[in-house]
Amino acid sequence: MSAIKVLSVAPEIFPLVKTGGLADVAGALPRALEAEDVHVATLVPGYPAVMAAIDRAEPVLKAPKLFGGEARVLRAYAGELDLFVLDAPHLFKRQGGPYVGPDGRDWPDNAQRFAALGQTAAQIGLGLAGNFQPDVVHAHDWQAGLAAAYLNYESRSRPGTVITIHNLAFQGQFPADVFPSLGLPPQAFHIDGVEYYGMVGYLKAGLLLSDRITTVSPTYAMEIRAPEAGMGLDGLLRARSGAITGILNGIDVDVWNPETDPLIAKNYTLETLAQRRVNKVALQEDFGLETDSDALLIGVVSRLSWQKGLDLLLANLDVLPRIGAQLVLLASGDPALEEGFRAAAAAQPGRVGAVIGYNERVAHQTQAGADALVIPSRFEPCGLTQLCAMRYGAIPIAARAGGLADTIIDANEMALASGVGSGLLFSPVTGEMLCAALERAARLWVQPEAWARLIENSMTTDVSWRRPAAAYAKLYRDLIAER
Ligand SMILES: Nc1ncnc2c1ncn2[C@@H]1O[C@H](COP(=O)(O)OP(=O)(O)O[C@H]2O[C@H](CO)[C@@H](O)[C@H](O)[C@H]2O)[C@@H](O)[C@H]1O
Repeated sequence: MSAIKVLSVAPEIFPLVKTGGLADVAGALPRALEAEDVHVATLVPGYPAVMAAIDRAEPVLKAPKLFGGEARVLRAYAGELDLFVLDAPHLFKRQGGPYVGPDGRDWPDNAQRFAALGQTAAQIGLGLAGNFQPDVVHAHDWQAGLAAAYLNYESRSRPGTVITIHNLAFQGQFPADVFPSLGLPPQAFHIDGVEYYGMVGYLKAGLLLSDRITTVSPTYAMEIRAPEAGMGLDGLLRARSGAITGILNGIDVDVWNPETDPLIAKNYTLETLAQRRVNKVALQEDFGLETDSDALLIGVVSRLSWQKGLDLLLANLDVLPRIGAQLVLLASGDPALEEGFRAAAAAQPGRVGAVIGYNERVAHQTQAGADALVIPSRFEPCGLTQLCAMRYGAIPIAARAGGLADTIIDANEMALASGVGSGLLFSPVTGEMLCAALERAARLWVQPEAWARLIENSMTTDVSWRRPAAAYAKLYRDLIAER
């Protein structure tokens, strides 16, 4: 088998820029693919954080007029990351988030910013940037969706194209008057092209025009073909069923390793599990909770959005005293939920603690110190926090949705009897069922042998990128062989 080259196209990448799980995937998958003889270079926008982190940067392509300004593409490195950086100051050199400004609203020129990303990806795909000729261009989410469109309307021979859906809820739809500026041929504004209900749909274009579609779990790959989870794109996805594969995410097991993690109070392994207690106490102290070792300490590490279902938890916090549990929540997002959890911490001091914000250290400490991690998502393409939790011995209590259902074995009576449970799943996703799951967890918590078994099963589950990387490598090879 010969080595293959892939251009990954990502709007964020860990550890340089991250708003969510896509960044983790874009950051970790390339290294895992090296073991499969697949070399990945990743095209990312030249946000200030990216420009500050790169070294050995060499210009490989110039674009004097890229959506209203001068741009260039740099081949650069940041630690282990092999990058193409789209250095377009008029589009990306600004304070604020990758997609939203400091006022929390979408950047008004997102259509141009991410068309520039897609167009640049296509040029690199055609071999126009130095000596890197990818066999496959692999786009992530709507922000990279137009890459496949630019390549599709190209007369030169092109590489294979793959798009991965991390979250179908974000689709990148823009008014039709954006279309003339995109530089696509007129026939592209068509239902068989980038047009979507009279608008330009970046994700729609990617889903329709890529050779292959992947999403981040087999269950989500099924769910999105039905109206309930299809977000309006289920018809298109049904039509493209044969092109869809679900490949579970992994996590970077070097970054997430309780044995060596420098961000936690005390390192431990399954063999030295008693040491984990030190992390529980540290976490309780961090969040101003009573340092009660008998309490079931439940953690949350999440964005606060409707998807994540944490409003259901907020509405049912009276379950905690009933089951002798405490809660630590590290989260940010929806202002009303932020305020709600702040108020809950004030109302139940010593039992509920909330850190509103984004904090790597506290995320690691929560995984290391909490006894359980609750994830009541209404939908979840894969989910990464349950994988981290399992690696750290925090038992996931999660909605039976998407990748949560694929990665957690529910500790029901039969599973307990055969010793295979690794967490708790509940459905439907309602406050009542969430409470029932928390009560079930509390009943297991007071059975030390059963709980220890759950921890052992969780911590020995393979949550690494090894198997997912092999699946991506096979997908790339199959695609190349077919073309
Ligand atoms: N307040 C906070 N402080 C510190 N860290 C925080 C944090 N809030 C979240 N995180 C971290 O951000 C990441 C979130 O990843 P998820 O997979 O859970 O969700 P997300 O919905 O962003 O990703 C989407 O893409 C990913 C990747 O494919 C899918 O797994 C997922 O289902 C899909 O919704 C995790 O690494 C988590 O630890």
